[in-house]
Amino acid sequence: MERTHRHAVAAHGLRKHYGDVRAVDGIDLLIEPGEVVALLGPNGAGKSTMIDMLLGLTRPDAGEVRLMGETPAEAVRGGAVGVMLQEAALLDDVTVREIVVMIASLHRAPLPVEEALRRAGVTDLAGRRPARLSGGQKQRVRFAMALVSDPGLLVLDEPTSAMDVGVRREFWAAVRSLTGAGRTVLFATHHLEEAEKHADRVVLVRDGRVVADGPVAAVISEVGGWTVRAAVPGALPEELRALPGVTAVELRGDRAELRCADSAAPLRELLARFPAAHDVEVRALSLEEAFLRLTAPLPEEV
Ligand SMILES: Nc1ncnc2c1ncn2[C@@H]1O[C@H](COP(=O)(O)OP(=O)(O)OP(=O)(O)O)[C@@H](O)[C@H]1O
Repeated sequence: MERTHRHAVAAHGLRKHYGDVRAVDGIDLLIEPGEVVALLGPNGAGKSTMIDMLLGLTRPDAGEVRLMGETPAEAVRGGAVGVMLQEAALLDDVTVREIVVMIASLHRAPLPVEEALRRAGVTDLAGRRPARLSGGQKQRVRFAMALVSDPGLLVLDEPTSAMDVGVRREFWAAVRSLTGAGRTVLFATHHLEEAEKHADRVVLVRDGRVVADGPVAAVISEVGGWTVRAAVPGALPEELRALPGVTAVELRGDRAELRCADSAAPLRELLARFPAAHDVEVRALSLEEAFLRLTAPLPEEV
Protein backbone atom coordinates (compact mmCIF):
# COMPACT_ATOMS: atom_id res chain seq x y z
CA MET A 1 0.00 0.00 0.00
CA GLU A 2 2.14 2.82 -1.35
CA ARG A 3 0.51 5.82 0.36
CA THR A 4 1.25 4.52 3.86
CA HIS A 5 4.55 2.86 3.15
CA ARG A 6 6.78 5.41 4.83
CA HIS A 7 4.86 5.62 8.10
CA ALA A 8 5.71 3.63 11.21
CA VAL A 9 1.98 3.56 11.92
CA ALA A 10 -0.72 4.25 9.36
CA ALA A 11 -4.30 3.75 10.46
CA HIS A 12 -7.24 4.92 8.38
CA GLY A 13 -10.88 5.08 9.42
CA LEU A 14 -10.56 2.67 12.34
CA ARG A 15 -13.85 1.76 13.96
CA LYS A 16 -14.97 -0.72 16.58
CA HIS A 17 -18.40 -0.71 18.16
CA TYR A 18 -19.59 -3.05 20.91
CA GLY A 19 -23.37 -2.91 20.68
CA ASP A 20 -24.19 0.72 21.43
CA VAL A 21 -20.69 1.48 22.72
CA ARG A 22 -18.59 3.27 20.15
CA ALA A 23 -15.24 2.18 21.56
CA VAL A 24 -13.36 3.55 18.53
CA ASP A 25 -15.41 5.69 16.23
CA GLY A 26 -13.42 6.62 13.14
CA ILE A 27 -9.77 7.25 13.95
CA ASP A 28 -6.97 8.13 11.55
CA LEU A 29 -3.44 8.01 12.87
CA LEU A 30 -0.19 8.54 11.01
CA ILE A 31 3.08 8.26 12.90
CA GLU A 32 6.40 9.04 11.27
CA PRO A 33 9.46 6.88 11.93
CA GLY A 34 11.33 8.17 14.98
CA GLU A 35 8.32 9.87 16.61
CA VAL A 36 7.51 9.27 20.27
CA VAL A 37 3.75 9.53 20.61
CA ALA A 38 1.64 9.43 23.79
CA LEU A 39 -1.92 8.22 23.58
CA LEU A 40 -4.03 9.94 26.22
CA GLY A 41 -7.66 9.80 27.20
CA PRO A 42 -9.93 9.22 30.17
CA ASN A 43 -11.04 5.72 31.21
CA GLY A 44 -13.07 4.10 28.49
CA ALA A 45 -11.92 6.56 25.80
CA GLY A 46 -10.90 3.74 23.49
CA LYS A 47 -7.11 3.64 23.90
CA SER A 48 -6.76 -0.09 24.53
CA THR A 49 -9.24 -0.96 21.80
CA MET A 50 -7.24 1.19 19.43
CA ILE A 51 -3.93 -0.39 20.42
CA ASP A 52 -5.44 -3.86 20.09
CA MET A 53 -6.59 -3.02 16.56
CA LEU A 54 -3.22 -1.51 15.65
CA LEU A 55 -1.58 -4.76 16.73
CA GLY A 56 -4.09 -6.98 14.97
CA LEU A 57 -5.39 -8.43 18.26
CA THR A 58 -8.89 -7.07 17.66
CA ARG A 59 -10.47 -7.02 14.23
CA PRO A 60 -11.79 -3.54 13.35
CA ASP A 61 -15.38 -3.13 12.13
CA ALA A 62 -13.94 -0.77 9.55
CA GLY A 63 -10.63 0.75 8.60
CA GLU A 64 -7.15 -0.52 7.92
CA VAL A 65 -3.76 -0.56 9.58
CA ARG A 66 -0.20 -0.76 8.32
CA LEU A 67 2.83 -0.89 10.58
CA MET A 68 6.06 -0.05 8.78
CA GLY A 69 4.21 -0.82 5.56
CA GLU A 70 3.12 -4.30 6.67
CA THR A 71 -0.07 -5.74 8.11
CA PRO A 72 -0.04 -5.86 11.93
CA ALA A 73 0.31 -9.66 11.91
CA GLU A 74 3.29 -9.54 9.55
CA ALA A 75 4.96 -6.73 11.47
CA VAL A 76 4.53 -8.39 14.87
CA ARG A 77 5.54 -11.84 13.62
CA GLY A 78 8.59 -10.49 11.81
CA GLY A 79 9.83 -8.61 14.90
CA ALA A 80 9.40 -5.13 13.42
CA VAL A 81 7.08 -4.30 16.31
CA GLY A 82 7.76 -4.82 19.99
CA VAL A 83 4.69 -4.95 22.20
CA MET A 84 4.25 -4.41 25.90
CA LEU A 85 0.73 -5.03 27.16
CA GLN A 86 -0.29 -4.59 30.78
CA GLU A 87 -1.90 -7.91 31.42
CA ALA A 88 0.32 -10.01 29.17
CA ALA A 89 0.81 -13.37 30.87
CA LEU A 90 4.35 -14.47 31.75
CA LEU A 91 5.32 -18.12 31.78
CA ASP A 92 5.85 -19.18 35.38
CA ASP A 93 7.93 -22.34 35.17
CA VAL A 94 10.93 -20.85 33.36
CA THR A 95 13.32 -18.07 34.31
CA VAL A 96 13.27 -14.52 33.01
CA ARG A 97 16.39 -15.21 30.92
CA GLU A 98 14.82 -18.36 29.42
CA ILE A 99 11.73 -16.38 28.42
CA VAL A 100 13.81 -13.74 26.68
CA VAL A 101 15.99 -16.40 24.99
CA MET A 102 12.83 -18.10 23.76
CA ILE A 103 11.47 -14.90 22.24
CA ALA A 104 14.83 -14.01 20.72
CA SER A 105 14.90 -17.42 19.02
CA LEU A 106 11.69 -16.56 17.17
CA HIS A 107 13.32 -13.63 15.38
CA ARG A 108 15.78 -13.25 12.57
CA ALA A 109 18.02 -10.50 13.97
CA PRO A 110 17.40 -10.18 17.70
CA LEU A 111 19.45 -8.20 20.17
CA PRO A 112 21.90 -10.26 22.20
CA VAL A 113 19.81 -11.55 25.13
CA GLU A 114 22.15 -10.01 27.70
CA GLU A 115 21.75 -6.62 26.03
CA ALA A 116 17.95 -6.87 26.08
CA LEU A 117 18.07 -7.82 29.78
CA ARG A 118 20.43 -4.95 30.55
CA ARG A 119 18.46 -2.35 28.61
CA ALA A 120 15.27 -3.37 30.39
CA GLY A 121 17.05 -3.32 33.76
CA VAL A 122 16.37 -6.99 34.55
CA THR A 123 19.88 -8.45 34.52
CA ASP A 124 19.62 -9.00 38.28
CA LEU A 125 16.30 -10.79 37.85
CA ALA A 126 17.41 -13.02 34.96
CA GLY A 127 17.59 -16.21 37.06
CA ARG A 128 14.23 -15.66 38.77
CA ARG A 129 10.84 -17.01 37.80
CA PRO A 130 8.16 -14.40 37.06
CA ALA A 131 5.61 -15.76 39.59
CA ARG A 132 7.39 -14.20 42.55
CA LEU A 133 8.27 -10.88 40.92
CA SER A 134 6.56 -7.64 41.88
CA GLY A 135 4.24 -5.84 39.46
CA GLY A 136 6.93 -3.32 38.49
CA GLN A 137 9.53 -6.06 37.99
CA LYS A 138 7.12 -7.98 35.76
CA GLN A 139 6.62 -4.84 33.70
CA ARG A 140 10.37 -4.62 33.16
CA VAL A 141 10.44 -8.27 32.07
CA ARG A 142 7.70 -7.47 29.56
CA PHE A 143 9.86 -4.59 28.36
CA ALA A 144 12.80 -6.94 27.79
CA MET A 145 10.44 -9.23 25.85
CA ALA A 146 9.28 -6.26 23.75
CA LEU A 147 12.73 -5.06 22.81
CA VAL A 148 14.64 -8.30 22.24
CA SER A 149 13.52 -8.56 18.59
CA ASP A 150 15.23 -5.18 18.08
CA PRO A 151 11.99 -3.65 16.75
CA GLY A 152 11.70 -0.40 14.84
CA LEU A 153 8.38 0.31 16.55
CA LEU A 154 7.50 -0.17 20.21
CA VAL A 155 3.86 -0.15 21.30
CA LEU A 156 3.49 0.16 25.06
CA ASP A 157 0.14 0.11 26.88
CA GLU A 158 0.50 1.97 30.20
CA PRO A 159 4.08 0.72 30.55
CA THR A 160 4.88 2.34 33.90
CA SER A 161 1.61 1.66 35.70
CA ALA A 162 3.13 -0.62 38.34
CA MET A 163 6.57 1.00 38.55
CA ASP A 164 7.87 3.07 41.45
CA VAL A 165 9.43 6.47 40.85
CA GLY A 166 13.03 5.28 40.54
CA VAL A 167 12.22 2.38 38.22
CA ARG A 168 10.03 4.65 36.15
CA ARG A 169 12.94 7.03 35.64
CA GLU A 170 15.23 4.16 34.58
CA PHE A 171 12.53 2.86 32.25
CA TRP A 172 12.24 6.20 30.46
CA ALA A 173 16.02 6.51 30.20
CA ALA A 174 16.01 3.08 28.51
CA VAL A 175 13.24 4.15 26.13
CA ARG A 176 15.16 7.34 25.32
CA SER A 177 18.27 5.35 24.45
CA LEU A 178 16.15 3.35 22.02
CA THR A 179 14.46 6.33 20.42
CA GLY A 180 17.80 8.11 20.18
CA ALA A 181 18.68 5.38 17.71
CA GLY A 182 15.63 6.27 15.58
CA ARG A 183 13.01 3.85 16.84
CA THR A 184 9.36 4.84 16.99
CA VAL A 185 7.37 4.60 20.21
CA LEU A 186 3.62 4.74 20.78
CA PHE A 187 2.60 4.57 24.44
CA ALA A 188 -0.71 4.89 26.25
CA THR A 189 -0.58 6.53 29.64
CA HIS A 190 -2.62 8.15 32.40
CA HIS A 191 0.48 10.00 33.64
CA LEU A 192 0.25 13.34 31.90
CA GLU A 193 3.66 14.43 33.12
CA GLU A 194 5.15 11.41 31.34
CA ALA A 195 3.49 12.46 28.13
CA GLU A 196 4.72 16.00 28.60
CA LYS A 197 8.24 14.91 29.36
CA HIS A 198 8.79 12.02 26.99
CA ALA A 199 6.52 12.42 23.97
CA ASP A 200 7.13 14.53 20.86
CA ARG A 201 3.44 14.44 20.26
CA VAL A 202 0.26 13.64 22.17
CA VAL A 203 -2.89 12.14 20.69
CA LEU A 204 -5.87 12.71 22.93
CA VAL A 205 -8.93 10.51 22.50
CA ARG A 206 -12.39 10.85 23.95
CA ASP A 207 -15.41 8.69 23.17
CA GLY A 208 -13.50 6.83 20.48
CA ARG A 209 -12.41 9.92 18.58
CA VAL A 210 -9.25 12.01 18.40
CA VAL A 211 -9.96 15.39 20.02
CA ALA A 212 -6.41 16.79 19.89
CA ASP A 213 -3.22 15.77 18.15
CA GLY A 214 0.11 17.54 18.17
CA PRO A 215 3.07 18.63 20.28
CA VAL A 216 2.11 19.33 23.90
CA ALA A 217 2.44 23.10 23.46
CA ALA A 218 0.18 23.06 20.39
CA VAL A 219 -2.47 20.96 22.16
CA ILE A 220 -2.44 23.36 25.10
CA SER A 221 -2.75 26.44 22.92
CA GLU A 222 -5.56 24.77 20.95
CA VAL A 223 -7.79 25.01 24.03
CA GLY A 224 -6.52 28.45 24.95
CA GLY A 225 -3.00 28.24 26.31
CA TRP A 226 -3.27 30.97 28.95
CA THR A 227 -5.63 32.05 31.65
CA VAL A 228 -5.92 35.72 32.58
CA ARG A 229 -7.84 36.44 35.78
CA ALA A 230 -8.73 39.93 36.91
CA ALA A 231 -11.30 42.02 38.71
CA VAL A 232 -12.84 44.10 35.94
CA PRO A 233 -15.53 46.44 37.37
CA GLY A 234 -18.36 47.18 34.97
CA ALA A 235 -17.20 44.88 32.14
CA LEU A 236 -19.79 43.03 30.08
CA PRO A 237 -19.05 39.46 29.00
CA GLU A 238 -19.33 40.31 25.32
CA GLU A 239 -16.82 43.15 25.71
CA LEU A 240 -14.33 40.75 27.26
CA ARG A 241 -15.04 38.08 24.65
CA ALA A 242 -14.21 40.66 21.94
CA LEU A 243 -10.68 41.25 23.25
CA PRO A 244 -8.06 39.97 20.80
CA GLY A 245 -6.90 36.40 21.46
CA VAL A 246 -9.66 35.61 23.97
CA THR A 247 -11.32 32.25 23.31
CA ALA A 248 -13.68 31.99 26.29
CA VAL A 249 -14.89 34.10 29.18
CA GLU A 250 -16.30 33.35 32.60
CA LEU A 251 -17.60 36.25 34.64
CA ARG A 252 -18.73 36.09 38.27
CA GLY A 253 -19.56 39.52 39.61
CA ASP A 254 -16.47 41.61 38.85
CA ARG A 255 -14.15 38.61 38.63
CA ALA A 256 -13.35 37.64 35.07
CA GLU A 257 -11.48 34.59 33.85
CA LEU A 258 -10.35 34.82 30.26
CA ARG A 259 -9.05 31.84 28.35
CA CYS A 260 -6.57 33.09 25.78
CA ALA A 261 -4.53 31.63 22.94
CA ASP A 262 -1.77 34.10 23.79
CA SER A 263 -1.08 36.13 26.92
CA ALA A 264 0.36 39.50 25.87
CA ALA A 265 -2.26 40.90 23.47
CA PRO A 266 -5.36 40.18 25.56
CA LEU A 267 -3.67 41.51 28.67
CA ARG A 268 -2.57 44.73 26.95
CA GLU A 269 -6.06 45.33 25.56
CA LEU A 270 -7.75 44.45 28.83
CA LEU A 271 -5.74 47.07 30.69
CA ALA A 272 -6.16 49.65 27.90
CA ARG A 273 -9.94 49.29 27.71
CA PHE A 274 -10.59 48.74 31.40
CA PRO A 275 -8.16 50.97 33.29
CA ALA A 276 -9.94 50.09 36.55
CA ALA A 277 -9.00 46.40 36.17
CA HIS A 278 -6.98 45.13 39.13
CA ASP A 279 -5.72 41.96 40.83
CA VAL A 280 -4.52 40.69 37.49
CA GLU A 281 -3.07 37.17 37.29
CA VAL A 282 -1.69 35.46 34.19
CA ARG A 283 -1.04 31.74 34.10
CA ALA A 284 -0.01 29.22 31.45
CA LEU A 285 -2.31 26.22 31.18
CA SER A 286 -0.89 22.85 32.11
CA LEU A 287 -1.36 19.73 30.00
CA GLU A 288 -3.60 18.47 32.78
CA GLU A 289 -5.93 21.46 32.44
CA ALA A 290 -5.94 21.15 28.68
CA PHE A 291 -6.67 17.44 29.04
CA LEU A 292 -9.59 18.09 31.39
CA ARG A 293 -11.01 20.74 29.12
CA LEU A 294 -10.74 18.55 26.07
CA THR A 295 -12.15 15.44 27.67
CA ALA A 296 -14.87 16.84 29.94
CA PRO A 297 -17.80 19.09 29.09
CA LEU A 298 -16.56 22.68 29.03
CA PRO A 299 -17.48 24.87 31.99
CA GLU A 300 -20.50 27.02 31.31
CA GLU A 301 -19.44 29.91 29.18
CA VAL A 302 -21.06 33.28 28.81
N1 LIG B 1 -14.78 -6.60 24.57
C1 LIG B 1 -15.58 -5.57 24.85
N2 LIG B 1 -16.92 -5.73 24.92
C2 LIG B 1 -17.74 -4.69 25.19
N3 LIG B 1 -17.32 -3.43 25.40
C3 LIG B 1 -16.00 -3.21 25.36
C4 LIG B 1 -15.07 -4.26 25.08
N4 LIG B 1 -13.81 -3.71 25.12
C5 LIG B 1 -13.96 -2.42 25.39
N5 LIG B 1 -15.27 -2.09 25.55
C6 LIG B 1 -15.82 -0.75 25.83
O1 LIG B 1 -15.26 0.13 24.88
C7 LIG B 1 -14.94 1.39 25.49
C8 LIG B 1 -13.47 1.70 25.31
O2 LIG B 1 -12.72 0.82 26.13
P1 LIG B 1 -11.12 0.84 26.16
O3 LIG B 1 -10.70 -0.26 27.07
O4 LIG B 1 -10.61 0.81 24.76
O5 LIG B 1 -10.81 2.26 26.82
P2 LIG B 1 -9.43 2.82 27.42
O6 LIG B 1 -9.29 4.20 26.88
O7 LIG B 1 -8.34 1.87 27.14
O8 LIG B 1 -9.77 2.87 28.96
P3 LIG B 1 -8.80 2.77 30.27
O9 LIG B 1 -8.08 4.07 30.37
O10 LIG B 1 -9.80 2.61 31.38
O11 LIG B 1 -7.90 1.59 30.09
C9 LIG B 1 -15.38 1.27 26.95
O12 LIG B 1 -16.68 1.82 27.06
C10 LIG B 1 -15.40 -0.22 27.19
O13 LIG B 1 -16.34 -0.55 28.18
